Amino acid sequence: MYLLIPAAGIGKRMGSNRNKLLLEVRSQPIIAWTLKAAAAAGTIEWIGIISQPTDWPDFKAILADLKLSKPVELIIGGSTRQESVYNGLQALPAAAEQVLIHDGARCLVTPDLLNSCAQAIRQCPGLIAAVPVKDTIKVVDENGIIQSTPDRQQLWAAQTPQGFNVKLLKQCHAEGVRQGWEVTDDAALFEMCGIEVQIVPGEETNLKVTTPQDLAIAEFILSSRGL
Ligand SMILES: Nc1ccn([C@@H]2O[C@H](COP(=O)(O)OP(=O)(O)OP(=O)(O)O)[C@@H](O)[C@H]2O)c(=O)n1
Ligand SMILES: C[C@](O)(CO)[C@H](O)COP(=O)(O)O
Repeated sequence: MYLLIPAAGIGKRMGSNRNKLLLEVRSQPIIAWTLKAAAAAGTIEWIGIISQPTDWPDFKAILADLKLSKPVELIIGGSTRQESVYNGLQALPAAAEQVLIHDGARCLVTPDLLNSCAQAIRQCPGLIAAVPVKDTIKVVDENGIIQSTPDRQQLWAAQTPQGFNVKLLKQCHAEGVRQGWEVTDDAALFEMCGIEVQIVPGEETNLKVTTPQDLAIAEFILSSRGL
């Protein structure tokens, strides 16, 4: 299975003056934890790290330390996650029929979840890891007034990995460019193109490290795993 890791962000919500994936938890860069999980997932045979060239010296040093046994390519990221994934798709090996896309910021992903998504994507055109929502969710207007309360039974929090048929995802991304669609995950492009996306059970610990508070949570979870 081919894995694309979007890692080209700037971490605005982290308040960091550098790519948040270079920040350390449990004495290792966030991206290193993500890469270690990918390395330990037996189904992953190739890794593409979508990243800003300004970060490449740091990423190359991390890769040198990790000594991964799988091929790793650095791919130039874009100004949005959507653009970064678009670039990543163009750089996939020609042999890639399916792809997993996993946020570099989701450094607590387990190899088991990567493997289960890699196996499941062989049975469907698109899938995402997701967990049921625990809070009651409100739809709120621009004045902060609640407009509706969706049925919680139908609400899931999307995570990554997200998996796709490569040919279809390339078509959906191209349509997104043509239509000017702006999405925050790749599954949305499938949905907008009318292609079914399957939910795969995610993990409550599969946190996207986004704000400074998330660093402490990631530290705790890694520590609880004895890492
Ligand atoms: N232009 C971008 C923006 C984001 N990402 C990646 O997409 C993942 C999810 O994005 P997010 O958590 O929002 O990261 P940032 O965009 O860096 O955070 P912020 O929105 O706070 O700036 C991250 O691994 C990030 O590196 C990317 O590859 N290219
Ligand atoms: C892809 C994602 O992780 C699914 O929850 C999320 O949409 C990424 O959003 P971000 O704003 O790019 O972090």
